[in-house]
Amino acid sequence: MLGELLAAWIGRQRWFGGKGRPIDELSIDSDVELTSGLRHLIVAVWQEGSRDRYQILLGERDSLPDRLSHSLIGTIGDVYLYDAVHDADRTSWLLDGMAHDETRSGLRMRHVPGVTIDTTPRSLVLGAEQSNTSLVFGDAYICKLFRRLIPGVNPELEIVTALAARNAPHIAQPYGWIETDLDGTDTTLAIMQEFLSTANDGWDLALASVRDLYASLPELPASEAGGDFAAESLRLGAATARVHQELAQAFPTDVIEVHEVKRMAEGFRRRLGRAVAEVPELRAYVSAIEAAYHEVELLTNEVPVQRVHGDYHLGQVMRTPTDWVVLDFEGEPGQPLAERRAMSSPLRDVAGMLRSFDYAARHLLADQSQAADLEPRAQEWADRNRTAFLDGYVEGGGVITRADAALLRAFELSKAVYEVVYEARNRPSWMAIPLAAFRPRGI
Ligand SMILES: Nc1ncnc2c1ncn2[C@@H]1O[C@H](COP(=O)(O)OP(=O)(O)O)[C@@H](O)[C@H]1O
Ligand SMILES: O=P(O)(O)O[C@H]1O[C@H](CO)[C@@H](O[C@H]2O[C@H](CO)[C@@H](O)[C@H](O)[C@H]2O)[C@H](O)[C@H]1O
Repeated sequence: MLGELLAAWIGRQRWFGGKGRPIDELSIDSDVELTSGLRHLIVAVWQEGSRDRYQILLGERDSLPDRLSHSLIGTIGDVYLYDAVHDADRTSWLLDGMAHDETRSGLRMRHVPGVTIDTTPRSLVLGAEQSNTSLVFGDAYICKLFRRLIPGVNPELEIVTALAARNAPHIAQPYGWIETDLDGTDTTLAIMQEFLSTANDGWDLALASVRDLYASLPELPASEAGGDFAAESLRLGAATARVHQELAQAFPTDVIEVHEVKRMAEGFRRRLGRAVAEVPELRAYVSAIEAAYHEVELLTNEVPVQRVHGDYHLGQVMRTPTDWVVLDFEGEPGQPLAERRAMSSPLRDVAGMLRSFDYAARHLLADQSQAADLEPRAQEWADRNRTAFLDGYVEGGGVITRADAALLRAFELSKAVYEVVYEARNRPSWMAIPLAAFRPRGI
């Protein structure tokens, strides 16, 4: 009965990864009572022969207040069953659980040693609910509940706890987590971190600057427009370099020997092959992209590798009143955990952020009738901020040599290839943004 209710409900949830395919079966793999009226479920959803697992906080009440009516899953007898992430009366138990290191039938709630968790703030679900659900507790904590579960320790938890233990700057302090065994592996179910209540998202700040530039009349150069962003890009570059240094000290590092560098080009090519098979629009650019990847094969220097962010863009950084903070060290969503934790060149993150400046510059052109006139200004904004970011990165101690140009270019193109697939799947009207990266001028 409960399985049927959940099967009818789960397909409509924003975070459900199997949209568009029928659900053949839903089974309940685990059902743990956390406290009275709050259960933690892990369900397995079968679709066309493949299985995905999701976690659900299931609330139970004899009557459902209006404020929770949107979260109703169904009723069994006289009991209302609902998505309890929306119920602050129930989610407060998560704070208690982490504060007191509670364990319930293999579900382990833990706090970071040395921190004290205030159990009084009440939660709200963050508006931008995407593939995960984030609960913001007062202005103190943000607790991200992973919806689709992948066995293993989440790289975000692994990295922020390691960096926090070193007192590294530019991260949001971790406070606690929830974990369980899945397929015999320690698996992160949720992470709770410091909520940066007075910070702004890098993407929003960058867009405000681009808008300002487009609105400036008479046409001012990007350097003179009111909302120039270059000083921020410079600071962000320096912060990025610092984070890379901290990662290199907290985790093992290695080098890819010259004779192994060819393998990197093979990796770029494999991703391109898969992407072209999925998005035919990429076909026209394959030879240009291949030519850039060939340059990597000609490299005569070894490539230092280490843990990196892996999916670095302006939406992953926040500007507090004093500094930039880097979020979400999870690698690219959808990639296998081993790949997301693998060592890579820090240039991969640098390339990710350079792509993001192109995104910010081009994004506002999409619904502009004078897009063609504004393109040069978009190019100017992107160039200015890309340069500032690279300058900041080097000033901050990051290493980019002349010999790195080919690798940086290949990482940028490879990121754009990933983005084309991401946009084709999620926001088809945005696909023109990454496709522009393959044209000679890049924008
Ligand atoms: N520590 C934090 N403080 C304030 N806001 C945050 C924090 N972490 C995330 N956010 C907000 O939530 C958004 C999504 O967070 P993120 O961790 O990137 O989730 P997702 O993996 O779903 O993209 C961010 O863009 C930011 O606006
Ligand atoms: O933040 P996530 O880890 O979920 O990353 C995914 O979604 C991002 C979009 O939100 C996507 O980023 C792309 O779009 C951004 C603008 O929305 C842009 O700043 C990035 O440069 C661009 O890559 C990211 O690729 C994807 O993994």
